[in-house]
Amino acid sequence: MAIEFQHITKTFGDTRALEDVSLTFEEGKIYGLLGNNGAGKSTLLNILTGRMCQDGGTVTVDGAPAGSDAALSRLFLVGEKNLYPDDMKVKRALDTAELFYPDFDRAYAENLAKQFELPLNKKINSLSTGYGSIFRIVLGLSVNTPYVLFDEPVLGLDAQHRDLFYKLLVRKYAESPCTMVISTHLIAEVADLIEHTVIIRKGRILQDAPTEALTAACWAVSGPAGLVDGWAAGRDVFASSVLGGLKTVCVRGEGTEDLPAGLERRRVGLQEYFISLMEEEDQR
Ligand SMILES: Nc1ncnc2c1ncn2[C@@H]1O[C@H](COP(=O)(O)OP(=O)(O)OP(=O)(O)O)[C@@H](O)[C@H]1O
Repeated sequence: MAIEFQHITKTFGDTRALEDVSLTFEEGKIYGLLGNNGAGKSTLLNILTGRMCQDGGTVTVDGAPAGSDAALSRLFLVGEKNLYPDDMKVKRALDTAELFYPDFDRAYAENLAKQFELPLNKKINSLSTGYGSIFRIVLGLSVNTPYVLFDEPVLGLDAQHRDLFYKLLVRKYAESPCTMVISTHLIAEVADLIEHTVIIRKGRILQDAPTEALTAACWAVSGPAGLVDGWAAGRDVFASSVLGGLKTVCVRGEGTEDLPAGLERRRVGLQEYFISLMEEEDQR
């Protein structure tokens, strides 16, 4: 059981939004879908939910073609945009979700609304940007479909509400495991949540691996520039920066345990890894 993209291509005029994308979202994992602006993340999720058609390739949800009733009933997209009618109230949207999703947990949704102080009697189109996101998050956490996809879920949320969302997401996942895909630019905030990372760049998949494996052998080594340069010569350096007289290089591989005196090392976090990878690709 899985979501499977096979050789997906999508073009808008001269823009190749997706190019030969093959990818699997397996059951029971939290995925991070990471990429810069315009990388193709939303296009991928919109094709999966049948909101857009691909030019080539196939997408299936537990074997059912994307966009079919069988596929749609198994997933929920917490998108960037509100697709509900302008004058619909939050409460009415919960009624609608209850009709369409048999496992929708109304009591849990109302409990979440209370925790976020989301007013049930307000019209959806009158919610602030942050509360619009909260409304969609409440739905996403309550639908209980096997796959829930979050596209920029914390858009406009303050730090306290973002923290609450991450805690609720982890609790939800622990209580009733499903597959969650989080597409976000706030990489540092989700780094500890996501078990598997997919990095997309200019419509192509650049990395698709367990998060731990991506950064496990990556270290940042810092010290006086001359000393760092001497040590780094011949190693797999994928990023470097200089601040004052202090140079830092990010390296892949072993050999950082016994550094010469004057050099220090620290683990590279997922966000630093992502930025360095993008810079490395830019220079190609
Ligand atoms: N409806 C559309 N018409 C024309 N071009 C589009 C359309 N949708 C997406 N694109 C283009 O396809 C590319 C991928 O866009 P997409 O929205 O999938 O990126 P993204 O990774 O979600 O970006 P962001 O992080 O900025 O939301 C971009 O170049 C974008 O301009």
